[in-house]
Amino acid sequence: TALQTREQYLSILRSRFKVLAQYVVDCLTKYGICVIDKFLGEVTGHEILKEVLQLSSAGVMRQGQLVHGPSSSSNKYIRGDMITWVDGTEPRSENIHFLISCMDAVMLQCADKLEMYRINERTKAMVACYPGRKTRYVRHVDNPNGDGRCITCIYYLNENWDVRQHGGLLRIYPEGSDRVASIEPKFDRLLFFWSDRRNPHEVEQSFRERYAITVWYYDAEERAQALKRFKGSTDSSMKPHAVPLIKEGQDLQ
Ligand SMILES: O=C(O)CCC(=O)Nc1cc2ccccc2cn1
Ligand SMILES: [Mn+2]
Repeated sequence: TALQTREQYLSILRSRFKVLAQYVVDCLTKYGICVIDKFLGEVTGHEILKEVLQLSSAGVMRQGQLVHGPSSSSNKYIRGDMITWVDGTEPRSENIHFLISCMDAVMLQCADKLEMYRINERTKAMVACYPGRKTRYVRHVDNPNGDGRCITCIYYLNENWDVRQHGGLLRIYPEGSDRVASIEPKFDRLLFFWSDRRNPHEVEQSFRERYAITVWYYDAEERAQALKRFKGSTDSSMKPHAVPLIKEGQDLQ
């Protein structure tokens, strides 16, 4: 029956995530960066893209908040992405929820192998679109001041992306190395990298709409320390939601 097929599909996915997790741990430990291609396959990838395009056409994507300079006049160009935060329980976002549960499934398998971290929570998912027109994201570090986020996880949704025509290359400059990682925002590609100062990165100008879904995983200890430091502060950027990872069987059914 269809249910048995789905069961088989999910059990194959689970055993694959176990193998993937070891690869993610090895790559992160060695390079601080890990790329997985064909993460969920064409069909699921397209279902997720459809839901993202619906979000985009529903007009819920907002200009990513600009980091103002000392005065709004010096509001130098920082980023051109349009974003919206989802937790996957919104209507017509079952496939985005499935993606997040698969990211969590891989992370849960990695969590006990990345001994320097205890990963028990993450942010909601940020759906981002670079609308083309030369929009980009200047060089930055995701978590420069120990806010708790230890791993950045990005899923790209761009079919037939050609960097020469469309730009939008992600460049990561691993700290202490003269090598630069150039990552194309390819369809059904999953990327992990340390969120802290080890991985300054930038998105080069995009000439075509460029979609991605990002989740940041928290290290429990660093997060607890950060919350103590920022206790009671009004700094909303410090209060990005922290939600528990989707445990296996909770969604991968
Ligand atoms: O799309 C990519 O290849 C990466 C883009 C990227 O770095 N996005 C990003 C987006 C962010 C949004 C809010 C706060 C920090 C943020 C840091 N980075
Ligand atoms: Mn970033």
